[in-house]
Amino acid sequence: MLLHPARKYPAFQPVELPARQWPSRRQTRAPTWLSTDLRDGNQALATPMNAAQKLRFFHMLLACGFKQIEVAFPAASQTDFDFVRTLLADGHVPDDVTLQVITQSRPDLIARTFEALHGARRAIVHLYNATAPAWRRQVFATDRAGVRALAERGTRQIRELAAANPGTDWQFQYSPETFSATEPDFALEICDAVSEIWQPTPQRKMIINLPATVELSSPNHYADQIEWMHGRLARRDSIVLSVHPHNDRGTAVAAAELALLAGAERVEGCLFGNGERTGNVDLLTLALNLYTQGIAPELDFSDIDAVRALVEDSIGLPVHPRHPYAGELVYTAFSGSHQDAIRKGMALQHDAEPWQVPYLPLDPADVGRSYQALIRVNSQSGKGGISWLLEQHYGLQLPRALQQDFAGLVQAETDRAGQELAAEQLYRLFRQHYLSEHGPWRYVSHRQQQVQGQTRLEISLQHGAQPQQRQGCGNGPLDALLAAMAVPLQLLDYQQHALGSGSAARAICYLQLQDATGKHCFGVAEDDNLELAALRALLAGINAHSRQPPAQAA
Ligand SMILES: CC(=O)SCCNC(=O)CCNC(=O)[C@H](O)C(C)(C)COP(=O)(O)OP(=O)(O)OC[C@H]1O[C@@H](n2cnc3c(N)ncnc32)[C@H](O)[C@@H]1OP(=O)(O)O
Ligand SMILES: CC(C)C(=O)C(=O)O
Repeated sequence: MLLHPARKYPAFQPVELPARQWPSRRQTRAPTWLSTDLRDGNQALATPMNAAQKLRFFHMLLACGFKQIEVAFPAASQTDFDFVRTLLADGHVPDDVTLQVITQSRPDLIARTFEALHGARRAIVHLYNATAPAWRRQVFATDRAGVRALAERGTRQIRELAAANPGTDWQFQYSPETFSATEPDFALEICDAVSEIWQPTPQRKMIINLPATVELSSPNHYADQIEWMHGRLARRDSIVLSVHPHNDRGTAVAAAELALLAGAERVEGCLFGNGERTGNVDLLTLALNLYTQGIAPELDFSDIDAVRALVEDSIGLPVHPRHPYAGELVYTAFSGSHQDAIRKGMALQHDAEPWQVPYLPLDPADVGRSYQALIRVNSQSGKGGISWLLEQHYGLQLPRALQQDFAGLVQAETDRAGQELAAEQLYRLFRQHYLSEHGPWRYVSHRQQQVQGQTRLEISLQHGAQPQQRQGCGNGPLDALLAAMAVPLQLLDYQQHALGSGSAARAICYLQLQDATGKHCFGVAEDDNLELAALRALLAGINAHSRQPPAQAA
């Protein structure tokens, strides 16, 4: 790379707009959306979609609620031409949906475009030509007047063909391609020139679409360009002002959002930002950005994973796992403090409004994502996340001290393994350490009776391979068992809850014990019978204590 890149890459020259209004405006409603997945998105693919893929994609776009869809460059290929014919001839286009097609300003291409649209109830014909100096000079080898004449010729031809085909309700769209690299006065001149020919009215508006064909500046400068045009375009009340941002600098979404504040009413883009080079603006992100501001986006992504799967399959490209709203990992926390906050937030949220779960700008359920993947555990995780997984997947509600103890074990295990632990691995680890009666003592049977206000317990046990009988008295069965086992352990905490419900419900008990040196150990047991669960949990705790290394002599 160059040490001093200024000569090779001169800075973008912003338009002068000292009285700009957009910074203090707020978006209050959804723009008109135009999906160009089947045109700009498709033209960027190594293997463009075939007819069946395009049709499946088209129906997915309808299901999402798109009302304007750019379906093809019909003059470019037989596949695209035939696709438009299929949509029209086989009745795939609902009454409230308008097809858009694109063409260069070349007579043969325009004529073929109208052939493709024959019989359409309504259609948008999109004419484009590049207008920026580098394109004028290099692509067209002409000057401003030459490029303006090219646009005017195309517009006139489209006007004539539209007049000759009155059965269709035609809307005309003009894009000064490379708008954002074009001198503002020339962009204005050429847009006014085409609208002068088309003669739109407030009742029959035309669309002026101002693309950032290549994203060249920060979004505020694009917004200035849009507001500059918005305030100066002739016949403004007869024009739908549209934007078409690309993502070369990675700020297409911001550019579109600011452009809407600056006067644009319509946005062209693709789902998940597919499109030339770094892509078109991502319509899904834009829509859900509105949604999370309480604005109905008029697009429906209730099953975002189905949309993602279809797009990935159609374009042969994966959606990034961290893609806003849709990526596999975007509703997942690995780190302890995030997990803790999410778990607490979820516990308080229930059906309450507004949505306030920390770290989650969107309720995953609104886009069809489950709460199961909210938390995943690795060496960055803490007790909150670990307990959440055990609760969500296995119904365990660990007491706080046990959460802390188990988190230490998990930490050691994730550090050792160097990878994530799935819920079932956590559960296995939990059972191994707290639930199993690994250790010398195993419960066999017991009897108990009340004698003078005390519980008297007779218990049959296995100690290794040896049957053993013990007896003890105490304030309750646990106290009696501790006496029977003659161990120097004190019961610090006892908690229980049901697992499952109805006749299949089982009880689970969690015990925390402390020995004479102050060391803690835990025992957990599950049983159909609550009292048995408690006794077996105590034996599990005694076994756990016997597995601990002896305390160091002082
Ligand atoms: C920014 C955008 O996304 S715009 C959309 C771009 N999409 C596509 O290009 C996909 C479909 N395109 C195609 O299939 C082909 O390019 C076709 C069928 C349209 C044209 O193909 P061809 O004529 O064989 O070749 P090619 O694309 O190289 O044409 C370039 C010619 O078109 C001219 N041209 C480019 N854009 C325009 C335009 N908007 N209006 C008029 N002429 C144009 C060029 O100046 C060049 O002319 P020249 O041959 O006299 O130098
Ligand atoms: C033709 C226009 C709208 C385009 O696709 C672009 O500039 O990227």
